Amino acid sequence: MILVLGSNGQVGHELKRQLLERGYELLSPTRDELDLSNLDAVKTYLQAHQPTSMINAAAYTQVDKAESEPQSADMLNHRLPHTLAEYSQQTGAYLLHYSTDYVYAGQGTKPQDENAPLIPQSVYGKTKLAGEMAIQATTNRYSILRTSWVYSYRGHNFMNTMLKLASQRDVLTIVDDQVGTPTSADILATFSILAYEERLKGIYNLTQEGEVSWYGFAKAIFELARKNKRLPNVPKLLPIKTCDYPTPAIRPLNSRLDCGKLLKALDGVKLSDWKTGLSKEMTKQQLPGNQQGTSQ
Ligand SMILES: NC(=O)C1=CN([C@@H]2O[C@H](COP(=O)(O)OP(=O)(O)OC[C@H]3O[C@@H](n4cnc5c(N)ncnc54)[C@H](OP(=O)(O)O)[C@@H]3O)[C@@H](O)[C@H]2O)C=CC1
Ligand SMILES: Cc1cn([C@H]2C[C@H](O)[C@@H](COP(=O)(O)OP(=O)(O)O[C@H]3O[C@@H](C)C(=O)[C@@H](O)[C@H]3O)O2)c(=O)[nH]c1=O
Ligand SMILES: [Mg+2]
Repeated sequence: MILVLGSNGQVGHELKRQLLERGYELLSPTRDELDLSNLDAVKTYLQAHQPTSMINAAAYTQVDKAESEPQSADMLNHRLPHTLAEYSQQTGAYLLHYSTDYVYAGQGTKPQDENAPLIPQSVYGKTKLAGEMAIQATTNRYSILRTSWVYSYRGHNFMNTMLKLASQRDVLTIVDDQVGTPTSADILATFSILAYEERLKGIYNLTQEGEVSWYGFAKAIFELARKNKRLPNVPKLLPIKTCDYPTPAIRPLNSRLDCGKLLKALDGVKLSDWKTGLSKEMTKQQLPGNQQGTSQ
C-alpha cells in the first residue's frame, strides 16, 4: 500500500490519478483526515495504516509567505519528511520525496548537477534543504527528486497567475533574468512513478528539457492563449530585471538543473521540452469544469 501525501496539490493530484490508472492501491488522506503539521497525528496514522511505501508531495510552497512564517514552512518542509524518514528507517518502507531548484546557490549560467553548491537564499529553500538532509541522515530507503517551476492546469502556479492577471491588467512586467525550466505536474508525476518503480536511491534532478526566463515563459503562455483564442484580452509584456520586482524572498537567477543522472538511472527515457508540457496544460485549461488558481 502506497501512502501519497499532498494529493490535492499540483503534483499529488497527478500522482494519485496516474497511480490509480496503473492499478496501485493508495492511501491519500485529505487535509481534513490528516493535518500534516501535527506530527503526532502523522505518527499515529503511519502506525495504524503501515504503508509499505510513501510518496510525499505535501509541502509549504508559498515562497514569499514563508519568509514571515518560517515555523510553518519548517514543519511541512523539514519536520514532516524527517518523521516519514524515521518511519522508513523503522519499517523499511520506501520514501519518495520532492525538493526544489531553490536549494541551489543558483550562480552562473550552467545547468547545476546534484553536486553543485547548496546555498538556499530563501526560507522556503532553506527548509526544503533541511528536509533533504533530515531524510539522508535518517534512512537509506529514499529518493529525493529536485524539480523546478512546477505548474498545472489546476492549482497555484505561474501559468494560472498569468491567465488571471490578463483579465485585470493591460501591461505585465515580468522578470527576464531568472532562468529555469517549467515542469508540468503531469509529466513530473509520470517520471516520478518510473523512479518509484525502480526504487531509485539518492538525490536526482528532474525537470523537463530546455530553459527560459519567467518573461519567456509568460510570453509562451500568452502566445498559446492567443492561438487558442483562450483570452479576450492578451496583455502587453515588459521584460524587467529582478531588482525591479522586489519580493520578500530572494529567488535564484540560475535555476537550470542538469538531469543527466536521472536519465542514466532510468536507462533510455527521454524528458520532453517544457513547451510540450505547456501546450498540454493550456489545452486542459479549456476543458469545462477545470478551475483556475492563482499564485500567492
Ligand atoms: N510548485 C513548484 O513550483 C515546485 C514544487 N516543488 C516541490 O514539489 C512538491 C509538490 O509541490 P506542489 O504540488 O506544487 O505543491 P502544492 O502547493 O500544489 O501542494 C501541496 C500540498 O500539500 C498540502 N498541505 C500543505 N500543508 C498541509 C497540512 N498542514 N496538512 C495537510 N496537507 C497539507 C496541501 O493541501 P491543500 O491542498 O489542502 O492546501 C497540498 O495538497 C513539494 O515538495 C514542493 O516543494 C519543487 C519545485 C517547484
Ligand atoms: C506575478 C509576477 C511574478 N513575477 C516574478 C516573481 C518571481 O521572480 C517569478 C515567479 O513568480 P512566482 O511567485 O509564481 O514563482 P515562485 O513561487 O517563486 O515559484 C517557485 O515555487 C517554488 C514552490 C519552487 O520550488 C520553485 O521551483 C518555483 O516554481 O516571476 C514577475 O516578474 N511579474 C509578475 O507579474
Ligand atoms: Mg509563488
